Parts: sequence; C-alpha cells; structure tokens
Amino acid sequence: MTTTIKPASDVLEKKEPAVKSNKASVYKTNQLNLWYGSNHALKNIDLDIKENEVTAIIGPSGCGKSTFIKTLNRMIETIPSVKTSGEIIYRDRNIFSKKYQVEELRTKVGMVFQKPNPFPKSIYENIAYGPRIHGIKNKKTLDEIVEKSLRGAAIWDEVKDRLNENAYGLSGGQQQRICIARCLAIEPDVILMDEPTSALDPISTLKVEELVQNLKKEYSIIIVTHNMQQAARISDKTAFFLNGEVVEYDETNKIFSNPTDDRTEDYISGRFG
Ligand SMILES: Nc1ncnc2c1ncn2[C@@H]1O[C@H](COP(=O)(O)OP(=O)(O)OP(=O)(O)O)[C@@H](O)[C@H]1O
Repeated sequence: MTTTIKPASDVLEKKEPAVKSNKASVYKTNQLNLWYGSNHALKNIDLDIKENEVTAIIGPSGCGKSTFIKTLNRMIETIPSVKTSGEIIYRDRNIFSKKYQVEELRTKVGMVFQKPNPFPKSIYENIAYGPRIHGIKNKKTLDEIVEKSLRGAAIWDEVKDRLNENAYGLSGGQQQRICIARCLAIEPDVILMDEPTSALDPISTLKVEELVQNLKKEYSIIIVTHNMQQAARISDKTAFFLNGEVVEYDETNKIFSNPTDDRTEDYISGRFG
C-alpha cells in the first residue's frame, strides 16, 4: 500500500479570521486600548463588526463591556482620566481622528441606555426633539417622523392617542421603546444598546428583543447584555470579554454550542461571572 504524502501547504492549518462574512463592516477596531488613569480597561481589542447584524457583547462585571460600547460613539472621552490608543474605524474613517466631529458621529450612531431616560416632555416632543435640532421645522414632516419612529419602535398603537401626554406617565418598557423611537428619529446607521432590558419586566424584555430582531433589517445593532439567553436568542455574533480583552468572537451559535476557549465555556456554563 502506498501512502500519499500531502504537500505541506495542505497539511498546515490555514489561520482564518474567527468571523468570516461578506457583509460590509460598520466598525473595525484595531489594537484598541483604553486606560482610566492607570487602570488598563480595554486591551488590544480587534473586532470587525458587520452591518445589519446584532452583535452581543458579553462578559462578567467589570470586564469592559460598557467602556467598549461607550468608546464606539466617543462618549468615554468626556472622562478626563481616559487615554486611548489604536483605531476605531467607523465606515472607513477613524473616529479618533481630530478631523472627525463628534456631532457628526452621533447623528450616525444612536445609543439606548440601561435605564430608560426619556426627556420630561410629551411623547411627541421626545421624538421630534432630535429632528428639530437637525433643522426640521415643518409640522407635517415632524408628524410623519414621529409616527414612523414610533411604529419602528413597535409602540405606535399604544401611544397614538396620547402623544401630548408626558412620557414619564408610560411604563418602563414603554419608556424604553420611546427611547428607541427617539433614536430612530435621527435615522442612525448603528444603534448601541447598553443592557437595554435589565430594568424591564419579562414581557417588556420580550418586546424589546423582538424589536431588536426587526430593527437589524435596517440598522446595525451592538448590544451589551448580562443575560446570556438574551445574547443567544437575539444576536448573530457574540464577543466574550474578560478583564478588558476579547477572549472569543464568533457566530453566536458557535460561541454557545462549541466555544473554542475554555474560559468562554466556563463563563457561558455559569462557572464564573
Ligand atoms: N468612569 C470610570 N472611571 C474610572 N474607571 C472606570 C470608569 N468606568 C469604568 N471603570 C473601570 O473600568 C473597568 C471596566 O468597567 P466597565 O463598566 O466597562 O465594565 P462592564 O463590563 O460594563 O461592567 P458591568 O457589567 O458591571 O456594567 C472596571 O475596572 C471599572 O472599574
């Protein structure tokens, strides 16, 4: 019997990037580091985040999830002790470049926070506020934007007859969808969500999760969550952060069914965190 010896090129394992996709990138981070004073909170983060997907950021408390997501829209730079190195490329431009105006970035990248934070204004004014700031004054146009945004956030039917009431009179879950509608009103490209359902009851959580799934047809969504079932349910890709590093970044199915790194396995199976 003869044995065929394969050429070395066939035998050597080709090193492929963990996440392959033909979709365009919305964000690419290259060797991103961030320090709060001497605390090295983000370490050499290289992530390629694709458009029209839901990307979940998971990991134990203090691993840098919120820091990372806030860095993506430059919210973090308001903290005086913060220093960064590396690049964040958003649609082909480095957002750390001195020429990049933060206001421009914020029109493209909306953010939804852990606690619903509507303005103490009417439901209508909450949504019309952003477009007004961007110079839209025509009442009919504003009416259309308000309706479209509230429909987009799956809350139109619940509030259409009370648009002039204060948004504070809504439930927490409704307020969070108002905040999402407020975000949609400026027609962003990306929506960043920092634990958007952690203050909500299970039914409101489900509504927001369904909404996120629908929104990815038009937007790219990056969501920080402590809830691993949520990450598994709604995201396409998952990045597992630990001590400021990305341990593993891959298709969500892969991360939750067959992770490559033992630390990912330990975390998702509840052995720590
Ligand atoms: N404003 C700040 N000033 C100084 N250090 C901070 C600040 N915010 C976060 N840190 C530190 O940066 C590290 C990462 O914190 P971060 O809030 O990003 O973690 P996280 O993964 O979002 O945690 P959690 O799940 O508890 O919200 C921690 O060591 C934290 O103490």
